[in-house]
This record gives sequence, structure tokens and C-alpha cells, in this order.
Amino acid sequence: MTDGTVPGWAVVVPVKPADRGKSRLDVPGVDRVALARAIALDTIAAVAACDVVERVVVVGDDGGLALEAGAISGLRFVPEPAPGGLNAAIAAGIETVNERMPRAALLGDLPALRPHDLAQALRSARGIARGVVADADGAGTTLLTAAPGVAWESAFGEDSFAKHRALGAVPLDVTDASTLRHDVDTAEHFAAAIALGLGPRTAALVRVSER
Ligand SMILES: Nc1nc2c(ncn2[C@@H]2O[C@H](COP(=O)(O)OP(=O)(O)OP(=O)(O)O)[C@@H](O)[C@H]2O)c(=O)[nH]1
Ligand SMILES: C=C(OP(=O)(O)O)C(=O)O
Repeated sequence: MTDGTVPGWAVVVPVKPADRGKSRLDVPGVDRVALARAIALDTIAAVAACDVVERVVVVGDDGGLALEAGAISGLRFVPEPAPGGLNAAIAAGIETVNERMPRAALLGDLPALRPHDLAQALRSARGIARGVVADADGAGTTLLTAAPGVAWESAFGEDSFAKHRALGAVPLDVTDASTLRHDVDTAEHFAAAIALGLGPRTAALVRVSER
């Protein structure tokens, strides 16, 4: 968490119930629900461990996730709004945060995320009205930021990087190798995340050594 010298970030992490998540991800011998939950928990733990983050808001209705996340201190949970959908869920989380804070939304499926990589991106977003980080494929978005006082808008979904650029978001200074660029939707993405080093919960499930 922050050292109090500059305003810390509020980061909203949307997470679908694990029994409906990661439908494109098939890892032989690994239960999909457990995998989806472990991926979300490792992502959330990395956000909570980031030294420029002051508040972590998790949006979604996965009771099992909330239970297992009990070991990660300082999280706030917000229920899924109706009507649902990813952008509505993120907006519901953002609404719980004072607009004077710098705010960000991070997808909940980055099991290799390192707190330092997130911190670097958020530091580079200071003073930028809207910032965006593309996923490794280049078409999607992993992180969207808004400076204090800037109204929140998001367009996560297909081709969201171009849509966020059209909303005025500036690409943040994040290298191709950053773990922040690696969300996991497919087996190929998962292999890339394993190569970077998985967080402990996901690593334990697939029996590889954690980072
Ligand atoms: N709360 C909430 N989170 C969502 C919703 N849709 C997607 N997410 C989360 O947003 C992140 C990116 O989601 P996707 O990769 O598009 O969806 P997914 O369900 O995880 O995977 P697929 O089944 O392959 O589409 C993940 O952390 C999801 O859990 C939603 O409607 N509500
Ligand atoms: C929702 C998104 O990602 P994906 O569906 O690829 O996880 C996105 O990139 O906006």
C-alpha cells in the first residue's frame, strides 16, 4: 500500500463468477472453476501488494472468491450491478471511489502480474487524463486509468485498445515484456504466463513453480 506522500490509486478489478469465467481456457487435468478463481486471486493479490495502490475494489458475485480472498487484506467487494456486463461492473466499482483519487480498472485475469509492473505503469499514468495499456496481442486492454476529476468511461470488450484510444486514452509507457500485458484467455496465453512466472495459487493448481 502507499507511503502517503502522493495520493494512492484506487484499482477496480472485475471478476465474473468462476463457474462462468475462462470458458476459452482448457488446461487438461485442471478444474476450470478452480483455475478461474486462482487466476483472479493471484491478480488481486498482486494489485493489493502494489506500493502505489491505496484501494482495491473487486466487483462481482463470486462468493467462493470472496471467501478465499479473506487472506488478502484491505479489499472492498462490490456486488454485480444489473444490467450486468463488464463495463457496467467496472463502473459500479468506480462509483464507490471518490473522483479526487486517481482511478484504474485492471482485468482480473493476469495470473503472472507482478506488483512492480503495475506500479511502474501507474506511476507513468500520473498527470495523464486517461491512460491505457494494451494486452500482449495488441487489440485488447489490460489497464485503463483516469486522473483525479476525470469522468470515468470504459469500452472493454472486442478491440478495446482502439476504442479506449478513441476515448482519448494515451498508451502508457509499458514494455512488451511487462507482466501487465499478459491477460489469459487461451491455452497459448496461459503458456506465456507460465513462462513469465505464475502467482502462487495458479502455480499450485498446475504444479509449476511459482515466480
Ligand atoms: N464482474 C464482472 N466481471 C467480468 C464480466 N465479464 C468479464 N469480467 C471479468 O473481466 C476479465 C476479462 O474477462 P474476459 O476474459 O472477457 O471473460 P472471461 O469470462 O474471464 O473469459 P471467457 O469466458 O473466455 O470470455 C475477467 O477478470 C472476468 O472475470 C462481467 O460481466 N462482470
Ligand atoms: C475484455 C477484454 O479482454 P479479453 O476478452 O481479451 O479478456 C478487453 O481486452 O477489453
